[in-house]
Amino acid sequence: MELFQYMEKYDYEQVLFCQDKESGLKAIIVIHDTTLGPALGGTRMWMYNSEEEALEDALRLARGMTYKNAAAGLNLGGGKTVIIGDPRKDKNEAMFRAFGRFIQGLNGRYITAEDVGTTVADMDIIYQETDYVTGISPEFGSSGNPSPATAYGVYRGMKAAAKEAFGSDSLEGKVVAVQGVGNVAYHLCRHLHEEGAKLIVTDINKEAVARAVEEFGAKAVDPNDIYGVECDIFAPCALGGIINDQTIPQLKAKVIAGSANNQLKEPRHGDMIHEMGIVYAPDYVINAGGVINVADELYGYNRERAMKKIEQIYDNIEKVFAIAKRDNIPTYVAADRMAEERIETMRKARSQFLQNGHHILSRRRAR
Ligand SMILES: NC(=O)C1=CN([C@@H]2O[C@H](COP(=O)(O)OP(=O)(O)OC[C@H]3O[C@@H](n4cnc5c(N)ncnc54)[C@H](O)[C@@H]3O)[C@@H](O)[C@H]2O)C=CC1
Ligand SMILES: CC(C)CC(=O)C(=O)O
Repeated sequence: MELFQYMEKYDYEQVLFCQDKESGLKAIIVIHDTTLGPALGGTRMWMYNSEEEALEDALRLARGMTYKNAAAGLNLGGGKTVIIGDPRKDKNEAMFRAFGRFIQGLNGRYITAEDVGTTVADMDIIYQETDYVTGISPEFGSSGNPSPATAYGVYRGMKAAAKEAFGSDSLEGKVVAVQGVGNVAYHLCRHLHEEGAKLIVTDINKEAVARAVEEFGAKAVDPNDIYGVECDIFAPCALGGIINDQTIPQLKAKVIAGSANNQLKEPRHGDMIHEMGIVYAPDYVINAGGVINVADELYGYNRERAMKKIEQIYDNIEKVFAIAKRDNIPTYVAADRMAEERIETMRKARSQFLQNGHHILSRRRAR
């Protein structure tokens, strides 16, 4: 990949490669856009096959956070980190302390949180080195694990998508096929089960599947079979790129609504499902519950306030469908339009010079 060429194409601000030999830290922090505020996005730890693959993931995820935060109405820009390594074997305290110091060095341009492979305990270690971390333990007055909040937002967004596809937002009796029953999807399944939906689940982790079968009466299928099962709604809740040339022809669902980031392998796959009449709830709009929850920590965490904003994911998804209809475009394009419009409006609103206390002039006056 020609990195600068790619950065220019999608207008990335900064890419930081972080290395600490003692702890084994190899991290890539990407700050995509800070027009709306500091970049907030989680840290993913994953066993990438190559550094190129890790960089590509970090770049895509960071840009997704710019759109997610903008569409959710947050005054935050987009960024993300990937740490290269096996989260089950390669973690140590020194690694997250070293990582925290790199974040501190960015002086507030980037704020982190959990993502796949990192936990509240990891965030608590980072917190020992920097304030620029969220999703830390409730003991520190913070919001803790963002997954239940993400799940609730996905549940709300799924109801809005069901209303669009079936004329009613009730999920009672609807068959929902859930790919990956990890942190987010476990809580999503609980909401769906409580409303009377029927669940079909899969995961590469057998224990996760067994828990969903036992607690929610879910039917289990093999990971490769989830795309083609007879269902009303497909909920991708594992990793990205799963809406692609191989999986689209298998789909029987009328709705796609799940938590995974970057569900479309390429934009053209969004066009393909649109042409098939599938109602797609764009990933970064429906899965914003977690970031809305952790972002509330920046004001002094208030769960009630955060949940109120997460409820609105229902309205945000409806807004996307309305733009898609108005402009006769697929929903993924409508979501981008909604986010880009907000960023551009705010860029203009914030264009006048404002003395901010860190400016050279304020220091001169203080002398
Ligand atoms: N945790 C959060 O608050 C948020 C998560 N997301 C996204 O939602 C997705 C899930 O996140 P978490 O639940 O936190 O992660 P997780 O790691 O707890 O769960 C993912 C599950 O997917 C399973 N899985 C992986 N590959 C699979 C495959 N090929 N087939 C079937 N199952 C597979 C894993 O075994 C795991 O149980 C990720 O894409 C993440 O980026 C997005 C926004 C917030
Ligand atoms: C997990 C969230 C707190 C932030 C994030 O990285 C995301 O929404 O993907």
